[in-house]
Amino acid sequence: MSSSEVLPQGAGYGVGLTWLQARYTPFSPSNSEEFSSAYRSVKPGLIAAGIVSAWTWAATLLQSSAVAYKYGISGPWWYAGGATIQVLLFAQLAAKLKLNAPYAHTWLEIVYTRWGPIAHSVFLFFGLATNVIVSSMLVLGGSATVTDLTGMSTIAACFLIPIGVAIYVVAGGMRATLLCDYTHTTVLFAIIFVFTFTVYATSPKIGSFEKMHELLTTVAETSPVPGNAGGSYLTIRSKNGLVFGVINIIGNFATVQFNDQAYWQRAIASKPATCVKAYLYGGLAWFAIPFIFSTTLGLSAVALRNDPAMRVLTPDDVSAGLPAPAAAAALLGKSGAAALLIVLFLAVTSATAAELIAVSSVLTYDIYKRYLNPRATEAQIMRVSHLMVAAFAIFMGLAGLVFFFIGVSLGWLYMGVILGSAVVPIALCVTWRKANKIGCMLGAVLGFFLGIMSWLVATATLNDNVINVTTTGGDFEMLTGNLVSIFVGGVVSVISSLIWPENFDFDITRSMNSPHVQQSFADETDFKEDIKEESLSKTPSEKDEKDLQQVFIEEEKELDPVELQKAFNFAAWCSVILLLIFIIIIPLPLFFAQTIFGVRGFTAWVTIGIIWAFASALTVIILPLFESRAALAMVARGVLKDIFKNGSGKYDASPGELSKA
Ligand SMILES: NC(N)=O
Repeated sequence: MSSSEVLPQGAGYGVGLTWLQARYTPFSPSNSEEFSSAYRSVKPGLIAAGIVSAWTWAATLLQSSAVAYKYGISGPWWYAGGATIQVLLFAQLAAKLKLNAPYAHTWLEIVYTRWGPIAHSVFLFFGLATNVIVSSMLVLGGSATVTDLTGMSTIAACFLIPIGVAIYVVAGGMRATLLCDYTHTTVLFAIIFVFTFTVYATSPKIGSFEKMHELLTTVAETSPVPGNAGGSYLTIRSKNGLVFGVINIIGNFATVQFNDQAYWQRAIASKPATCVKAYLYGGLAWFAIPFIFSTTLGLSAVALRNDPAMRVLTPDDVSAGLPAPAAAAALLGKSGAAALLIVLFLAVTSATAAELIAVSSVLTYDIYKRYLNPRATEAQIMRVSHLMVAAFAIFMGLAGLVFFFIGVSLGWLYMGVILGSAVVPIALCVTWRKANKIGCMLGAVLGFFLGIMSWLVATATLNDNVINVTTTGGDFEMLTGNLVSIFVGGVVSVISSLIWPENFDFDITRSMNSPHVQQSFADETDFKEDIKEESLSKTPSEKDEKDLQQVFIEEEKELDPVELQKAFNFAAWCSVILLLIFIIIIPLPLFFAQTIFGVRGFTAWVTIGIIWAFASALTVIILPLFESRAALAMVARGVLKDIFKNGSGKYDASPGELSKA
């Protein structure tokens, strides 16, 4: 984006896609269920693209390359593997969500319905704190990159990114967000492939696996990597790489996923029958992004260290994530820098959209509707949802700005210390009938305070009692706080639930927000008046109703508890097996064997990464197109009809079309 552009391009095509969708398909974002949960009808390819997009941050590209630069080939593995397992494990939560609370709008609604207002308030704190921290990190990373590469003022970038994104989120809601995720992910993969093929096939500076191997070996001879086997960049035997791996795994568990409505929202928007598949596809596809990106640009930054076009990187530059931009510019000049700016920008805008709609849902359903206006009408909910997207966009800009002026780094904002204690209690609330309310609340609160205490004690102990932004951001200091926080939260909640088990049957969470229950309730109360008013103000109400009926029938079919329990079992097995593969079976034997890759080993390692990236691209680019062929045909038919007879293409389908789309 040039500094002269006023809003990100996403705002433009996001609004365009929304218009197409509203005109030519049954999905109009003027309904709150469509706005926040896309009628829970999205197929697995598009959900996987949405997961990939929401989980790809500026840090995913910049920090993964920084650890490749510091530790060699182990850095990309630990970065990618250490943050993939959470997505895979989330498949279990997604299955339980569909089983135990299929009509939830937010995970916090489940907490309220199961445990009441005090527990709801406690976990609301953790949920919103997660959104604020992730959003600040996104704005901070995104604006720093835009400033670095275009010269645009950081203050302007801090506000323009979230506000531009807010426009398409308000216009199109959850489905538009997923469609923009899809387009962003497509371009992201295309640019990653350009870098990969430049480095390993065409660049006169590197251009082959052999040359990369040779350059990395030469650099290691003069500046060996401390703690790596033979000082080499070409080994998984890296002590600091392993320490980073542990920090990354704990940090990613603790920081997001389980606490972040953005990931629950993708499960909510998913078709029940395919939600587990979507998370497994999404996790496996995401792995390829940081892995191949940093194995390409992070290692290139090392290999080109003696290249005159390569900027000299200070330790501060490395922790700011600059190895990737420096390598891109050294390899491809201005166009490399521009391509890198584009991928970062796309990553940040998609993840920002995910956070905006997530926070809007939490504020609308868990604060406004829950406490301020329990009898809110459809129109009021829509208004508040829109308003909350806009308000949070401005808040995000302000938060990014505050952290920018305080001078905290992306790494510091990986605040597992504050958020980690809620991870296990949240998972237990949604999945385990025995989970004890007081124990889970106590675990979260106690873990929070003990986590912060141990973080500060570790900082003081390791830094001669100096506690400031720099010392608190140290790896071991953070790791101590993260471990204590997640461990205390987990142990207190599990042990108390085993000693004082609840016997919760999930009946009330299962019927929560159910369209059937709401309908009968409405018949008995003066909600009827609200509904009547709304339907009078809406136009094609009969067709809408038929469409909705069709969706409900389809949905009921997919909510068969036996099938959903089977999906959960499948998710549990797959995620645990994949977790073992990612963090034990592949890396640990290579670590203990102290293997240093020769040319053939390195070639095989990177080639497998490239094949993986292709498979990922097929999953999140081609699969959604294939799955949506009926909807795409519907849009194409509508457009053609409109061309030949203006106004004749507008969607007006018989019931049944909706489920096909
Ligand atoms: N999404 C992450 N952890 O890069």
